[in-house]
Amino acid sequence: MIEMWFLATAAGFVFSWFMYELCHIIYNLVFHPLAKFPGPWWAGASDFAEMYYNVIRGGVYFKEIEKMHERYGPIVRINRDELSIIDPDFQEQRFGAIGVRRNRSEKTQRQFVSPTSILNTIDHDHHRIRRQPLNSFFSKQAIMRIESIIQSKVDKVIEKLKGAYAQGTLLETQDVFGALTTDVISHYSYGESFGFLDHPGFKNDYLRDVSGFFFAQHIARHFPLLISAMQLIPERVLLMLSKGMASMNEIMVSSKKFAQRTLASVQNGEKQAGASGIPRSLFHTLANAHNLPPTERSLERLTDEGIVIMVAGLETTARFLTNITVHLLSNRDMLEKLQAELRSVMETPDARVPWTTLESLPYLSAVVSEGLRCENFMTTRTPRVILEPLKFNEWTIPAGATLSASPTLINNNPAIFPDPHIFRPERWIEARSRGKNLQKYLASFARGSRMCLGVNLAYAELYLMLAALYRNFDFELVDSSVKDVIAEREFGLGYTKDYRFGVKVRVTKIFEG
Ligand code: HEM
Repeated sequence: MIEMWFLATAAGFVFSWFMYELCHIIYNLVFHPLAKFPGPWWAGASDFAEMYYNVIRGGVYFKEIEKMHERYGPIVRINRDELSIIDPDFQEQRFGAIGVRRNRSEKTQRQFVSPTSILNTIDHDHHRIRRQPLNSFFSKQAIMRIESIIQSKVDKVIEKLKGAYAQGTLLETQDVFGALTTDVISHYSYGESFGFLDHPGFKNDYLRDVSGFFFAQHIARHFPLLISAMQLIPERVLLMLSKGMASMNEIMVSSKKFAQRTLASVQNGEKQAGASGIPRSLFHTLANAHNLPPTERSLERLTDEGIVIMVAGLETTARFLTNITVHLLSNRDMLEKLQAELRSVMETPDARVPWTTLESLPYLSAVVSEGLRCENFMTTRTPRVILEPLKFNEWTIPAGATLSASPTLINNNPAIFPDPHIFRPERWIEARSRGKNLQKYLASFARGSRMCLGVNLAYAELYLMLAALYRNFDFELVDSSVKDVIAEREFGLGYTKDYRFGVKVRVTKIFEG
């Protein structure tokens, strides 16, 4: 009798769930405000297709989106409430000009571990309040003032590469550049370098392991309880489960430690800025932003911001250094052109040239722009929720819709960048001589009020590292090619089919003069 009752109740539950989902699907296909937009029916019916391609098939929905654009044009409905729009001339409107409000999508928010960070602040006005003190900490002036810190880390890389040459060591570029970016971001943001460059070889646990965390995040988008569950698991068990999760936990723990230490230093009336007047760290900047309400200077806020800055600052810049490296080493004529230009301003290999001078070098700056453009791994969709209706061609997009576009699809638009998959720095020089500004189409850092916070830091690292690298050494690619930086899978950033990213190189020559 009890069994019958149990079976009937279970069947009732299943039936109700089925009817509920069916009603949802019908609503999404017929009555939803985005129902009339182009795209395959299965993409707009529910979020199942995205979950299937990303979680079950392993991060391949971005490829389906690309196919949808090939079939349906520049605007496509890619899930229940999101339109992908890859028209390069529409990006300014999508991100919103100054004064235009854009929220972050709630779905994207739930894949991250730091809900109170700027990256995860949904409301536009709240985001502005939180971001304002950080803008000056990462402004171009601020980064120019810490150029000597970045240069000192670059010098360490150069010293270590000399050692690698002497020993014939095979190097993974992501290890080399990841150690650099970790030490730079920890030194500046945490006030203390994590010292990855001081280890023998190139220690780079964070970058390797955090990739593991990105995989989990993608799953968390569809199953958000995973993140909450992770925070309850003891660190030792986590370590056994996944190195990626444990490393992420390590970043979370150290951010909290630095945040606690800073808040205590404020209470004790300790000095909050260094000799140059720059706050001692990101945590000091936030803890002393007295124009913000106390809730915005809480331990949770400081910790969350510390986590996001660390994770956001590590891998992206390292990847672009790798990307530029593999393209230059595959195009020796371009490499030689760059080396000749560097010799013209750096008399000796150990000469120090300011970032602003390096930026004014035509070929180096073209190499940097082309390296940022000719990529296949910035697959993240940078979604923004519009708060007012928006016109795109013949379409009126309703308020509340999420508009997204993967930077890769914009960066590789053949109408703006002919033969987009070919690395050709000259295109930037030619466009400039024709008075055409291609920079406005470069999508790698996004735009608007939620544009990359670390853009100046990233540029400083790129210029200083590339100049020192190619003024000092020649390299060869070992068992590697451009295909090792081409995404076949997407987990926030792109990965190859076997879940990797990066190339192997060996130093073949040290330039003496
Ligand atoms: C070449 C290197 C980099 C690239 C291409 C890059 C790209 C991006 C992009 C596309 C976004 C927008 C994400 C979205 O809207 O979903 C973003 C946001 C962000 N980036 Fe970067 N990034 C780079 C380096 C850095 C560095 C070095 C930092 C360190 C401070 C950093 C910190 C951030 C933060 C905190 C955000 C969130 C901003 C906000 O929501 O207001 N990034 N980045």
